[in-house]
Amino acid sequence: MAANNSDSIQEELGEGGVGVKHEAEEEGEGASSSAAQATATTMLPRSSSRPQLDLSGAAIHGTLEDRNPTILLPNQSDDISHLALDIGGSLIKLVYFSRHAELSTEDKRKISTKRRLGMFNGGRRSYPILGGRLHFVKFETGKLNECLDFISSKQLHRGGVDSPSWRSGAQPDDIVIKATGGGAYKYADLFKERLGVSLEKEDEMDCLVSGANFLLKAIRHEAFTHMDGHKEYVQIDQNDLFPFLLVNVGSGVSIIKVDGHGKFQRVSGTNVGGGTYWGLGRLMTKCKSFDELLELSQRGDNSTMDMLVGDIYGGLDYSKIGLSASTIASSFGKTISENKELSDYRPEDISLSLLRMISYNIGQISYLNALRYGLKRIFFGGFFIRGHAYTMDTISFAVNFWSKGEAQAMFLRHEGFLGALGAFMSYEKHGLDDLRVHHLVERFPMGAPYVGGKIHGPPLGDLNAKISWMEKFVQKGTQIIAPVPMGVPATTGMGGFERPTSKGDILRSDASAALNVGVLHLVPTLDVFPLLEDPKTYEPNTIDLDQDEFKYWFKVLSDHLPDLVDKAVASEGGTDDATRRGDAFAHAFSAHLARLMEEPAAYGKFGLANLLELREECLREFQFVDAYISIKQRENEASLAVLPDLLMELDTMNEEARLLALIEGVLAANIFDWGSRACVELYHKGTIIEIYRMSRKKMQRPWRIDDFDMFKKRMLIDRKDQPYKRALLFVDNSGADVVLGMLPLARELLRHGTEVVLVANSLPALNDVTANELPEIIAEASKHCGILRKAAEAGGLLVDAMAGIQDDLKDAPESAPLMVVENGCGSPCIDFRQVSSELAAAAKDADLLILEGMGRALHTNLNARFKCDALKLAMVKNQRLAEKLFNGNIYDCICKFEPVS
Ligand SMILES: Nc1ncnc2c1ncn2[C@@H]1O[C@H](COP(=O)(O)OP(=O)(O)O)[C@@H](O)[C@H]1O
Ligand SMILES: CC(C)(COP(=O)(O)O)[C@@H](O)C(=O)NCCC(=O)O
Ligand SMILES: [Mn+2]
Repeated sequence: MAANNSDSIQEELGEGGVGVKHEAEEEGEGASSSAAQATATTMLPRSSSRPQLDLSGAAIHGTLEDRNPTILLPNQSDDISHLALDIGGSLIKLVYFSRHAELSTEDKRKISTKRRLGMFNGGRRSYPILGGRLHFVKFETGKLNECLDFISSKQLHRGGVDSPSWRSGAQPDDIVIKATGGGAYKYADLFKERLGVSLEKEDEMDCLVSGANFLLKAIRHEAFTHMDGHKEYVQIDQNDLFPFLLVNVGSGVSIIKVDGHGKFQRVSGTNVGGGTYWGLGRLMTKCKSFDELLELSQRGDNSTMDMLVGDIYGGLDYSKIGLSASTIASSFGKTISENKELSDYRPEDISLSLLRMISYNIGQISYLNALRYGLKRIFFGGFFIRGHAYTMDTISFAVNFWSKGEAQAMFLRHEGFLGALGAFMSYEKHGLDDLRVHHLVERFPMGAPYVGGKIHGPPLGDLNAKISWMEKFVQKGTQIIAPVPMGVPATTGMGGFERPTSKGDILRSDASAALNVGVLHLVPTLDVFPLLEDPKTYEPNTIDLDQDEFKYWFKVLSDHLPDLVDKAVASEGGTDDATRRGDAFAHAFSAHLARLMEEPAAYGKFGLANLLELREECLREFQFVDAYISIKQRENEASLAVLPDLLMELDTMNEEARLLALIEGVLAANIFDWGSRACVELYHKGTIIEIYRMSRKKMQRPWRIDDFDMFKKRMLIDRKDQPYKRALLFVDNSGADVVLGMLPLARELLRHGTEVVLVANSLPALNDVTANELPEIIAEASKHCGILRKAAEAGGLLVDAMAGIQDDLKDAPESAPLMVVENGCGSPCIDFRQVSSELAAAAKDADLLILEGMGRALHTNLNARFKCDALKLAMVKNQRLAEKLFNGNIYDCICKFEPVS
């Protein structure tokens, strides 16, 4: 039986606890803000309006074995910015790229580490040249002026407001923008007149296909099925994608057989499409907007309009040919036999009947075409779908029913943007060709999608506008938290719905629906972690966030929010501006949570790791650089003060006892986690040193998972003469966790001659230590420890020893090096499908991984398998998680060793 730490920890620090307040709580937050501001990169003037690449000085970034190395163009100006349009009969879709230089500075630590990892590129600044963001925005074609205003205010036609051509006052006369859809012809003159730009027409079918192919290749959770109200994301195997049928349901419908990249044939189409529903619906119901019409349908009953089989057969099924009484025999057929006028029918019923008629018809025609060419998969796009459950259910039902389950209807999250994305891809140098799933990170900011998602509205240019928008939004009401109730699924399997499924009272506003599509961040420096045993089957999240699980985490995160806002505001000096941003952050994050609560799959397949990262991203969006900065600093200082004593104590022990003490130390110090409610409550009851001591004292083996003996055997007995060559230590929290836990463990490995790479976050997340902060901590620790000092010197971490970077490689190092690399994340968890190229390089020679902490070793990666030995160390600081994963208790410890052989 594993020992239970929880009672004893609570007892120790309970009522009769030490009674000394935790430092951070005593003094309140300091006013220091570490807002490291970006230094502007030098930009070159653009010689022509056509996107051009300056190839001079191009260098391959990465090792020679890389199949797709990043090509660095140090002299390329940063405005290979593109705007592409799809001007349809109903909607204008915009896809635009804003270049975003990552604020990565090449400090000495990085230069030195990269040199050691064999990835130094000649002393030149490493340019994340294609880094940027892809935005998706739409407008009604009837409100073309608003679209032109949007483009103009953001200067998208000139490469964005930050573009050099804009600042140098270059005229847009010869600017050419790629456009598809009929409006590219119809409105060409207007674009010239209003913006001075020419539209270069791209074939619509070409664009639809290349847009769909790109999405299916590059976005992990793009396609999904939707049956009986149930949405499920589909993992598309790249090697088994073609052929498929693409059905784009816009104003009209195009049906395209796609055989490969650029290989397709428009095999059919129908003029009964989205325009038909909206047009007829408008005439028959007097609705003012598409959404109003769709919303009406959610309260409709089509049996008042449609002639059902049962109406004809006196309430009976026509079972001989497989038709239930509720099958629609004739859409709107009932209206012929009744002596009624249009005004006698409920608009709700009319809308539903229409929607059902058109969706079903599209599903059926699509199926027939799939049958014609022997295709099993049908992807549906176009804004008629509008992520609307009933529409998708009806189409899926038709496909499934007529194909007897053989063919499958799938929908795309970027449904209506296929054409615009394709037009974007048609730029000669768009930089997206070689992008792969791991280069793209989709983020869901509040401001941007609201601008983009709203069919019209002013652009939110800056943070202030975004905050004002949030404030207004909050005053205006709670549209986006309005739930969309799902009807009970009830299909008969005999050709009809008993009742329309997935209906609800309220249609989610278009603004929030647009939250289904985030901003795509292109980060070419991200890589798949090379030591993942099987990247294809790897799933970072340990627990599936189903509705129930989500409810729990919704509460945890909501409860934590006020405290987080306090800390964030204090970290920015507690000014009025910070308070305003804090409120906006809280509203924005709550709105995300509410959105996910109503539909956990709204943002793609979303796990706890994504949720925790979303919170950090949301803080960054409102410019909170590091909410826990002062807590981290204080805890680092307190821990560094006691480090020498700890090291001395460890050095008195024999090797075996010391290894146990070190692992215990890591587990005990993992208690310093400002993301855990239970732990934060503990901090009120003692200083960090007191809590650390108590936590250590309570370490009782066997732990809930206890592979220590196996690890010890590997370290001290089996292969003592064959120490690990290189260990990657994924560190977690600042303060005691890293200083008194992981550093001493690193020191032990160094003693064995193992190279140690400390892997830390690129960006702050809660109280996690970042890669930028580590060298200073190590330098401080090195003052008291020769082993650390020599290793840090050998690893190029000590600034004093950095004077001759060139020389330090030549000299035979006295010690195995201690290095620091950033992991590419800004989250308490880690997704090994997307890590920094620096980490990927460091991993090449590693034979031991140590993952520490609840975020990296439990919420994510508990079940991950690697190509080298892995040790997962964490204290479980949440009761529910302990029960769910280990049938255990809060404060249980996990020491999971997974040797490869
Ligand atoms: N806000 C909206 N305004 C108008 N139509 C909308 C809206 N949202 C969804 N739609 C539906 O989307 C259809 C247009 O889809 P889209 O893919 O943009 O095609 P197109 O390129 O023909 O404009 C409309 O006919 C209508 O059925
Ligand atoms: C965010 C965290 C994963 C960080 O834990 P760590 O990785 O630092 O051990 C953890 O604090 C957490 O899951 N917190 C929420 C659960 C709770 O408050 O109980
Ligand atoms: Mn942490």
